Amino acid sequence: MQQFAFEMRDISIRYPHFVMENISLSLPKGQVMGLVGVNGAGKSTTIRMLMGLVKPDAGQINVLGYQLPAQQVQAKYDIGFASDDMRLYKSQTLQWHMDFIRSVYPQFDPAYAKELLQRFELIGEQKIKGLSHGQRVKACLLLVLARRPKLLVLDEPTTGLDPVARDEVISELAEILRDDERSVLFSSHNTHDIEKLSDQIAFLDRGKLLALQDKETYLDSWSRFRCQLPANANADATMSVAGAVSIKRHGQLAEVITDQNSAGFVAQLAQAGFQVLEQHRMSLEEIFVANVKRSR
Ligand SMILES: Nc1ncnc2c1ncn2[C@@H]1O[C@H](COP(=O)(O)OP(=O)(O)OP(=O)(O)O)[C@@H](O)[C@H]1O
Repeated sequence: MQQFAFEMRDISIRYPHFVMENISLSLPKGQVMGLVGVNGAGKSTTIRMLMGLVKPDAGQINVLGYQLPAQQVQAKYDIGFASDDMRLYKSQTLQWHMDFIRSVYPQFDPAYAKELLQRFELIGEQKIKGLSHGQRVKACLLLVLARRPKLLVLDEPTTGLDPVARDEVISELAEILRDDERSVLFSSHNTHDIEKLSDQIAFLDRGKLLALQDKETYLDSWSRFRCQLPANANADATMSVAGAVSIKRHGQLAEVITDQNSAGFVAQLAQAGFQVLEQHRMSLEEIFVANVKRSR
């Protein structure tokens, strides 16, 4: 049986000012992958290749057991894709859209659509042009989710939402994803959303995959230490500790970040004369910044 919802192997794509080379990325079935990266990192390009909208120059893509681009049409029946540029017919109601999608996708689940209508506090009879931006995002998600796709791909689903609407959408998504065994690929600049929803983290920067790991292992591997330096530490000396991503010195104190958090790293600190005063777990946002700074 197919073990992955999708598998991209040794993918390369070249644009005049952007290159992605030998990227391999796969999502085990039933898991949620958060795709993180700054503007222009390659998130949408990755998603477009996966949706068969862009053809890579090299490599293989398999989605739900279908080879792309050859079996793209079959694959699309089982993929639900939502992005912030998804268009709905403004003069039609949400119910009209639900009926339309139902006529195209036999697996559309009207009972589930009704449930989502209530959860998202939407009104089927309302015309799209009368919806707020947040309601429109929820309407798009409803239309995609009610098809019960085997793979859900969300490209920046919360872009442009105010913090309250974003929290509502993410909380509902978290509930829905917990209820259901679904494979989801979800891109966002918002690390809080990714941290809340994802099982796996894929970190892209300038077309390179900096990390691909399950979220807990990834978060556990990073740590920030506040340390006291020895009284005789030379103010100008460059400091280095094996496994440190960055060391910032403030007088006799230093802030050390590592991506190799372990007893071994603490021993390395002690050996270098750093006395650990505090150790902090880092948020995905802090890791994101530290990781991007290191790769520059
Ligand atoms: N059709 C294209 N022709 C030329 N360059 C392109 C094309 N599509 C994307 N690019 C380039 O590829 C790079 C990655 O773009 P992509 O849209 O994948 O980034 P992203 O991570 O989704 O960024 P953002 O967060 O801003 O949406 C950018 O430098 C972009 O200019």
